[in-house]
Amino acid sequence: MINIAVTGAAGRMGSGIIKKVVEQENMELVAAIEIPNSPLESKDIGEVIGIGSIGVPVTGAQDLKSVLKSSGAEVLVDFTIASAAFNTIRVASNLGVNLIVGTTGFTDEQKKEIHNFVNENNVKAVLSSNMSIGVNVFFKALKDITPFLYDFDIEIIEAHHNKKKDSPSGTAMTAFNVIAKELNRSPEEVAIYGRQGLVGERTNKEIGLHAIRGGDIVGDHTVMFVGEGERIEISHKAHTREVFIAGVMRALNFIENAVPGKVNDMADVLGLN
Ligand SMILES: NC(=O)C1=CN([C@@H]2O[C@H](COP(=O)(O)OP(=O)(O)OC[C@H]3O[C@@H](n4cnc5c(N)ncnc54)[C@H](OP(=O)(O)O)[C@@H]3O)[C@@H](O)[C@H]2O)C=CC1
Ligand SMILES: O=C(O)C1=N[C@H](C(=O)O)C[C@H](O)C1
Repeated sequence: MINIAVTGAAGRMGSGIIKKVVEQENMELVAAIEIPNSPLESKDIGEVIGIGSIGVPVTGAQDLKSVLKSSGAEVLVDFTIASAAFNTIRVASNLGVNLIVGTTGFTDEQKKEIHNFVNENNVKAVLSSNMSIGVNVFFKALKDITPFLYDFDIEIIEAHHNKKKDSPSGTAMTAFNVIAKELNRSPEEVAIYGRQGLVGERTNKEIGLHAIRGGDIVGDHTVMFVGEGERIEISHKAHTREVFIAGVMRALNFIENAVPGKVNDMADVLGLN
């Protein structure tokens, strides 16, 4: 049995993950954590997310440390917001709780620190900007084709729902980093976040990132490789959050046998590396 705590329990991803966890024979939800001093505190999380009482009350994140300890949580699943998740990850890893993190928007500095927390505390971890199988194959396809297209102009376009807070998406940033690495280009030097005004001609080395927000788009990502007289477009479109939730379930089943102290990504979980 895997004892699971979920932060962001009432959110779009957190609630979907809880609905799936409670259906699994080898998993038990032991804690449902929301923002500090949440108005949902003490309510049954099952009632909050519309599946009826499941006997797990919502806890406010001000009690994160004590609830992780008292609930016997072995794995924490975090889909919240980077500013909050960073502290959550620090607290959980210090307590020896394993981690599955899908939250996006971490700075490079925060990502380095997260690797240190995992390493120093020897916990097991999966961190990925996108848990879907399709997107992780999309990353692999980008890695494979980019070296052949080194002199094409490369632009990354993502589209998401109007409630998304971070931009560009974590998936767009991962795609960008995969491409920049394959081309030996320094990410800080080549990233162009949108264009406005008299920006001049496009340089050959730059990589554009563009974010669209609207309605209920679950998550679309396209990379355009544009040459003279032709172009290649590689796209992934998520139709439902179930694809991310299915990836989280794969990660939960993977984590028990993961190498302690290492931050795995979904390519490790899916055997794509
Ligand atoms: N890796 C992947 O495959 C995917 C990643 N994501 C990422 O996951 C994150 C969440 O997305 P989504 O579920 O749509 O967002 P939501 O806003 O629906 O959910 C986030 C939840 O976290 C709560 N929260 C905020 N701070 C804390 C805290 N300190 N402790 C506990 N809970 C907290 C929020 O409360 P409140 O609303 O009151 O602030 C909210 O209920 C984003 O970063 C998104 O980019 C999303 C989909 C897939
Ligand atoms: O906020 C979302 O919704 C999503 N966030 C992730 C990201 O930032 O890449 C993954 C997915 O695209 C949905």
